[in-house]
Amino acid sequence: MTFASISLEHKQQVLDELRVIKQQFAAKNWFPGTSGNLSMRVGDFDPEKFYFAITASGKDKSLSTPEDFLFVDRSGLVVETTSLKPSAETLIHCEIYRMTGCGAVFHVHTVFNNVISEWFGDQGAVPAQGIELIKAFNIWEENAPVSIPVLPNFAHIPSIAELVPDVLDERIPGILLRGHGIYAWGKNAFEAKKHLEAFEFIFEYLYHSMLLKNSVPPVNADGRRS
Ligand SMILES: CSCCC(=O)C(=O)COP(=O)(O)O
Ligand SMILES: [Zn+2]
Repeated sequence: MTFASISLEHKQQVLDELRVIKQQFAAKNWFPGTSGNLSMRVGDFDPEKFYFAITASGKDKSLSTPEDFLFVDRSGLVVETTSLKPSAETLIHCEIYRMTGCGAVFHVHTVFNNVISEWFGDQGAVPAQGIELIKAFNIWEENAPVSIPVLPNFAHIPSIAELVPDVLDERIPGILLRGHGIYAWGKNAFEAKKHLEAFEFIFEYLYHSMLLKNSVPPVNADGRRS
């Protein structure tokens, strides 16, 4: 499969889907200060040869313009004639596609994912258990414990990308970058969005529950708080 052999109609459908998701995430304020990037694969997956659409680097992602996305190959090289630059973090997307064969990868910076990644950064993973949204990862076992990997946030993106295979857990469709943000993926855009929303719910839950634990005295045997 070459990039040219993928139908224009399919490419346009992917761009339309990405555009809607970008607007939905922008409405949640998930792209502060031009942060974040979104991508979706076009055509079939072959670890040696695949293509995806990705957000252009440094744009205000709350706006919708004709210059928001471009297409790259498995190495992050641009495969169309354009003056746009792909996301500075394209190589992380490439590695996630290569390792998982997924169909979409979404990355956002939020206060909750940043605080939680920092809090658990030294441990290398965020533990979570007893939160219903864990089922969004298709984990249905009762009270299942999960562990969301946290990678260091090197300025040199290839150094982050090369660590991705070491921390991938096939049950957990996401990786945090410490003090930076989350990457979540899925077999298609619907699933990647579902996973991203579940991660963000979990981070917000953990943030509030840790604060509450430290600020409210525990309940005594007589049911009162001392
Ligand atoms: C302004 S945030 C720093 C870059 C970043 O982390 C990000 O997600 C956005 O980079 P891009 O090149 O995709 O615009
Ligand atoms: Zn980022």
